[in-house]
Amino acid sequence: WFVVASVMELDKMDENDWKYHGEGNKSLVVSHVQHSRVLRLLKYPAEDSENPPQTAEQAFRQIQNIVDFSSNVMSSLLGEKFIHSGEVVKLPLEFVRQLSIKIQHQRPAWRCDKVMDIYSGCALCLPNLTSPGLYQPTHTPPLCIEIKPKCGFLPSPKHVSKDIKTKVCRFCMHQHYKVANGKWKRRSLYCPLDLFSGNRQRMHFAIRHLIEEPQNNFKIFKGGQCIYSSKEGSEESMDLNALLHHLRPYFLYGNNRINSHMTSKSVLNDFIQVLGNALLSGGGDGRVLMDRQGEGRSFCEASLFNMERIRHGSQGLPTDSVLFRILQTQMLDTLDIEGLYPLYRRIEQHLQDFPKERTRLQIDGPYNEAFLEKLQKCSMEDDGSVEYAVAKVHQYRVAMTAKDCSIMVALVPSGEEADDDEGQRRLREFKPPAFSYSVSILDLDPKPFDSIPRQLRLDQKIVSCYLRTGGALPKGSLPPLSGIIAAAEREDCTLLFHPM
Ligand SMILES: O=P(O)(O)O[C@@H]1[C@@H](OP(=O)(O)O)[C@H](OP(=O)(O)O)[C@H](O)[C@H](OP(=O)(O)O)[C@H]1OP(=O)(O)O
Ligand SMILES: Nc1ncnc2c1ncn2[C@@H]1O[C@H](COP(=O)(O)OP(=O)(O)OP(=O)(O)O)[C@@H](O)[C@H]1O
Repeated sequence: WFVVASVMELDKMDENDWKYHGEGNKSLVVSHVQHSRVLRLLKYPAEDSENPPQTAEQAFRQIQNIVDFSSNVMSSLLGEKFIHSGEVVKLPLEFVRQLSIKIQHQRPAWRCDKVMDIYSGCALCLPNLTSPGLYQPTHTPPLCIEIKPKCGFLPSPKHVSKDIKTKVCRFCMHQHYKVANGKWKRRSLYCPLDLFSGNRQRMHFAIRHLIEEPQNNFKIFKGGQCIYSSKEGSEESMDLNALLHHLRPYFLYGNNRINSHMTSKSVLNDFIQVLGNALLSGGGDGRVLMDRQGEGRSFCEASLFNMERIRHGSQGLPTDSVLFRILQTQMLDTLDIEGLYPLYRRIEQHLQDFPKERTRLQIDGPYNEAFLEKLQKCSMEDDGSVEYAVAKVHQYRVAMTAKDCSIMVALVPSGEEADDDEGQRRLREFKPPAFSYSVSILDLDPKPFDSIPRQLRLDQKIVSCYLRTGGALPKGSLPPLSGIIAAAEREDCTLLFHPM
C-alpha cells in the first residue's frame, strides 16, 4: 500500500525541506527545496476541518483513482508523452501537520475556504514540472509557462436550447458571469477558440490576452518560482515591466546581446512566438482541420480578433500537438450538458432501482482499461439502454477533465552549453535564440458523476447572465490595455503579428 518515492524517506520527512508552491480548488501543492519533486495534497471545505469528510483509506482510494484515471484513461487519449501520473505516498501525520502550519500564511485568502487535508497522511508525489531536471546555477534558469486553456469549441446547435451558445464560447460568456459575481475585477479578453485555432495570428492574439489578464489561466515560473500570475482581488493591472525585466535576458541575440537593446515589443513578440511554437510542436504528420462542423464552430463572436486581419493562411492544429490532443478529448462532449443531462437522469433512475449496478457500470471507477473501452466503444445511436447512457456520461466526464486541465511548457535556453555550437552561433548571429522545450499536461483528475447536475445549473446561470446583460459589462471591467501593448497596438501591427 505504501509506495514511497526515493526522495522521501519516511522517517526523515522534514517540513523545512518543502515550500508552498501553489493550489487550485481541490488540491494544494508543495515543492521540495532541492529535488525536482512536488507533493499534491487534498483540500477539504474549512467547515469540515475538525471532522475530516473521509477516512484515510477513502482519501488513499481517491488519490489512487486520480493516478489510475490519469495513467489508464487520460494518458491514452492525450498521449503518454505529455502525462506524469505520479504515485500515491503515505506521509507521517506530524510532518503533514507541521507543513500545514508552515505554509498557511502563504496561501491566498480566496482559497482559504478550504483547508489542507492533515488527517489522511496521503498525497500524490509528482515531478516538479516548473523546475525540470537540474540546471547549472550559472546558466539561465528554465522558464515554465502554465496555461489553463479551457474549452476550445462551440457546441453543436442540435443539442442546445439557446442560440447564443452556438455563437459565443463558454469561456467568454463565463467571464461576464465571473465579473458580475465579483470573482474577478476585470474581464479577460482571452478566447480559447483563438488559442486552439492553430492559426499563428489568432494564437498570438490569445496569448497576448492571457498575459494581459492572467486570472487562473496563465502563470510563469522562472527556476521553479512563480514570477507572473494574477493577484487576488487586485484592482491594479499586471506589472508588465517586471515581466519584461525577467524575459529580456532570454531574448537577447546578435547585436542586442552586446548593447542590451531590444524593444519591449520585440521581447514580448519573441516570447509569444516561442510559446506558440511549443504549443504546436510534436513532430506531427501535418495539420488537419478539426471537425468542428466547419469553421462555424471554431470562431467565437465575442473574440475581439478581427478575422480580416488573417494574412497567413496556415490553419488547423498539427495532430501530435498538445492542443490537438486536448481539443480532441474535449470534443468527446458531443451532446453538450443539455443533451447529456437526460442520459444522466436515466442512469440515476436505474441506480435507484438497482443500486448494486453502480459497481458494474464503473460509475466511480475503477478507472481501468474496461472503463476506457466503455467510452471508446460507444455506439452512435441511442438505443434507450443504460449502457449507452453510461458510455456518453463517461465520455462527457473525460471531456470535462480535458476542459479543466493545464498545460505546462518548460523552455530551456540552448546555446549556453559549451558544446552547443549551433546555440553559440545563433547568439553571435542575428538569429533568435533557440530553446529546447518540453510540454506536459497537469490536473487530470476524474470529475465526479454527481457533479453533472451542478454543471447544468452553472450552464443555465452563465447563459442567462450573458443574455440579461446582452454581453455588456460595467465600465472599468475591461482590462486597461497596458502601455506597452497599447503602444504596440497603435504601432506597426505587422511586427506584433509577424508569422511564427
Ligand atoms: O466549471 P468551470 O468551468 O468553472 O471550472 C471549474 C474551475 O473554474 P474556472 O472557471 O476554470 O475558474 C475551477 O477552478 P478555480 O477554482 O476557479 O481556479 C476548478 O478547476 C473546478 O474543478 P474542480 O471542481 O476543482 O474539480 C472547475 O469545475 P469543473 O466544471 O471542471 O468541475
Ligand atoms: N507536477 C507539478 N509540478 C509543478 N507545479 C505543479 C504540479 N502540479 C500542480 N502544480 C501547481 O499547483 C497548482 C495547483 O495544482 P492543480 O491545478 O493540480 O490543483 P487543483 O486543485 O486540481 O486545480 P483546480 O482548481 O483546477 O481543480 C497548479 O496550478 C500548478 O501551478
